[in-house]
Amino acid sequence: MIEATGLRKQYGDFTAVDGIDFAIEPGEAFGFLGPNGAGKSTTMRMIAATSTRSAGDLRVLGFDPETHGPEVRAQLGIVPQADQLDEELRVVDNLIVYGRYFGLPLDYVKRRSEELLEFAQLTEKRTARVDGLSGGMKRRLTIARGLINAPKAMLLDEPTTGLDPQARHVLWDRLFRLKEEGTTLVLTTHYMDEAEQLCDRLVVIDKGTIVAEGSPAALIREYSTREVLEVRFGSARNAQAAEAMAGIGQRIEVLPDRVLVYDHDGEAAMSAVHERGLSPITSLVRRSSLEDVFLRLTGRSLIE
Ligand SMILES: Nc1ncnc2c1ncn2[C@@H]1O[C@H](COP(=O)(O)OP(=O)(O)OP(=O)(O)O)[C@@H](O)[C@H]1O
Repeated sequence: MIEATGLRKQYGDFTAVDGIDFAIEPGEAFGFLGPNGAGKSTTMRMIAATSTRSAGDLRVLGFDPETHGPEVRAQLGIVPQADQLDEELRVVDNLIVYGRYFGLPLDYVKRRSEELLEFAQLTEKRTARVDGLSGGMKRRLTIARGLINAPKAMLLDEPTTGLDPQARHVLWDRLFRLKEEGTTLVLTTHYMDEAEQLCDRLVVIDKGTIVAEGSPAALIREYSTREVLEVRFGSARNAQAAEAMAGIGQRIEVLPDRVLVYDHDGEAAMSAVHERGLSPITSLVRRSSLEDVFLRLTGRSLIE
């Protein structure tokens, strides 16, 4: 559905996207996971035919977005990072006006708008002004708006950034529904839990390059251990305690606020720490996550 080879974007001397390859299949939920500034939005803009590429090849639904922008845009649903809704219009009118931009017939747009309000759980708000909606409602309306043209693929740039946990869960549920209905989802995120919840497959992107690719479970299997022990000794003592823990587990990472011990059995690692006479202030055993994968691959945390 979307295929890139050697895709690159330069802004003057600065390379924002440095020759990346990826292929997104129909019906798949595909993610770009990476920290701020990794080049995710730039990649999305090139797919959405709103930004040109500096080199490489890109095909979206069989078209080159650079030469066939209107054809590409007609078949994509776009959910940009900032909502860009018409704040002064009523909720339902945001959908109708947007549908009319696509040149869709008014009858169709009106019917579709009601369906989409239902889907976005905004029917009760249909005549409310947008500026009175919560952040989560605005996001759901932006998603509904992106669906007005019954797109083959939805591009979602950081769909839940800035939302509270409850609003994020409501949004994930709606996106999951879309995925179940067969819509291809392409999303960027710097939240590992979002990537784990929604993506069938993802690429980990850092400084404009792809550093790993696979399903969340496969990435965790390949780049991390089953469990992680997190211990805190206080910021002044973490590094020293980590040295005293050398040899425990398969790998140790020292972060400013905690030490991570990677092992298939976190409880066993915890016992080993205590056997060395160390007493952490707090300790916790958890399953490995994509955050651990990112740390392993880049030496940095996803959210800094
Ligand atoms: N128009 C532009 N001119 C110059 N540099 C840009 C421009 N747009 C983006 N960049 C730079 O390119 C890099 C990648 O930006 P991009 O927005 O794609 O990152 P991102 O991974 O989406 O992060 P974010 O979550 O912050 O949007 C950043 O260093 C950014 O400052």
